[in-house]
Amino acid sequence: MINQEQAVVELRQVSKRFGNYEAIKDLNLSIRRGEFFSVVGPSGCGKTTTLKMIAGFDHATEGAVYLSGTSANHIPPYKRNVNTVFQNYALFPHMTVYDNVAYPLKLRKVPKNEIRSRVIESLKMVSMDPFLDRSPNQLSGGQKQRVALARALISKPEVLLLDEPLSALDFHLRQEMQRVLKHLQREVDITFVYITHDQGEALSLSDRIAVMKNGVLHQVGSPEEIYEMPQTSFVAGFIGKSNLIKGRMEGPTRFVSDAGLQAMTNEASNLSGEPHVYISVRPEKLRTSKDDERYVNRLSAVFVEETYYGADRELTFREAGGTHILLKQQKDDGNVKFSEGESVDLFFRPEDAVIVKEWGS
Ligand SMILES: Nc1ncnc2c1ncn2[C@@H]1O[C@H](COP(=O)(O)OP(=O)(O)OP(=O)(O)O)[C@@H](O)[C@H]1O
Repeated sequence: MINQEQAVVELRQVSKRFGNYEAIKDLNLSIRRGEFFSVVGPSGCGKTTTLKMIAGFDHATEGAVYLSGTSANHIPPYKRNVNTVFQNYALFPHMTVYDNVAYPLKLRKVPKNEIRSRVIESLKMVSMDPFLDRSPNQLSGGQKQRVALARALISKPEVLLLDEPLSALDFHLRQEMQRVLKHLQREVDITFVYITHDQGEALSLSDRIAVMKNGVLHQVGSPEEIYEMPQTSFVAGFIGKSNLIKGRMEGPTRFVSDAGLQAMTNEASNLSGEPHVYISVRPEKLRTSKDDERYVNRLSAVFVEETYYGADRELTFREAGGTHILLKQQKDDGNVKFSEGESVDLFFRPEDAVIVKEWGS
């Protein structure tokens, strides 16, 4: 259960420099108890560095990390109530599954009987109890990751940090493990901080997502908020696909693109004074004819090509400014065929034109 009030992990004005290089810039994050929180962004954006500072393997150059309200800057990793699951499993190869999972409890000198029942309980949670006596090299990648999860959870940490735990797995196994993780997180009610560069994974697993680029936090929000209301052009382009049209605001809801497209946006924007903004329109929000009278925005474009994806198809157009515009249609959505070079009017509603800052494009 997510506790809205209490931050279990908090980063306050955290910066991290490696020599002259600033890997994290003035990062503020507040992660609630019990939530599945993902940090997503392209390679090198600072995801692992953030995780290491929470775990205590690395330290902030400026600012502080708080765990359950207490500054953790001087608390060593082994004294933090935080465990980490890595991409490469990190199981002990010479120990059985049972001994691997029992290891953290043996270190703490927990009585033998209790160890046995807790190991079985942990392995059951990840459906690995039939594999007690196997050694790690007799397990598949997905099975190893399940054992690693059982081992990380057995000492009941407050926070489980997961650093791209599924990235070594193939597509189908990855999907299966996503279901396991989501289910497990609800069952154990432990805060998960999940790092991934896969935006689809972050959208499907998380209660909230932080999107980062070049050490800068661009947005934090629920998957719906991040997808439906991206705040920067980078977020709009990185989370799902988006048509970004550059221009300026000429009033709170009146956008004019550099190529002269005029569009109504229905949100009261605080960017009306900005000389440069984008509107972001998702490909599935565009129509080749007006569905109803709300489709007041018209974008004239030229058809380029169609790409078939099975359940849906993607049509590419080019607008007057030369920007490629993607339009996504469900397979049976009255699919009209266009010929290359044909002029087509595309329509969208004001509420589907989200004003975003140019920042980080
Ligand atoms: N020990 C270090 N010394 C110098 N630079 C470092 C060090 N660790 C990380 N960096 C740099 O800091 C930046 C952020 O690295 P980090 O590993 O946090 O990125 P990431 O988002 O986790 O990337 P990836 O998805 O590729 O793992 C990168 O530019 C990286 O080269």
